[in-house]
Amino acid sequence: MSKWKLVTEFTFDSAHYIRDYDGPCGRMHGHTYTVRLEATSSTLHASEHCPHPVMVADFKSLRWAKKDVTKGGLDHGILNDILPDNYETTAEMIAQYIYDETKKRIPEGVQLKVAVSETPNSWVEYEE
Ligand SMILES: Nc1nc2c(c(=O)[nH]1)N=C([C@H](O)[C@H](O)COP(=O)(O)OP(=O)(O)OP(=O)(O)O)CN2
Ligand SMILES: [Zn+2]
Repeated sequence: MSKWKLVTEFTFDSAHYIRDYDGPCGRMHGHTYTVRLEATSSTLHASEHCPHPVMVADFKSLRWAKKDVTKGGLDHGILNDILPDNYETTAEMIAQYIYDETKKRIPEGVQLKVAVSETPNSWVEYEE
């Protein structure tokens, strides 16, 4: 079956510490996080901004996390304060949080994969 894969990448700058981490990562510090999202679908959909079924998902719905924290994103925030208690601020759980929140914003049936990097050397990928 033919399908489309959307790929979009963005960065956001935020502070965090890893709770009970015995080392520097347990102290408040910051990263420029890089996020890469892949959304795959064999059908196209309308969006909040476009009434015609011409998109896998609107890029705007995929890129919400790059917005300023005061506008509902993760930029220039303190992740420990933003993420609900069931998510820690490891790259693994930030990726899971972005996945869970993005799923709520895109059409049902679109397959999603989220990759998050804190530093140029290390990445994590999350998908279901
Ligand atoms: N599996 C994970 N391990 C670590 C995470 C994580 O999210 N998942 N996070 C951290 C810290 O947040 C930390 O900021 C990363 O620091 P560090 O590994 O020191 O990153 P560097 O690129 O600076 O590593 P160097 O080896 O010092 O160059 C830690 N672990
Ligand atoms: Zn860190």
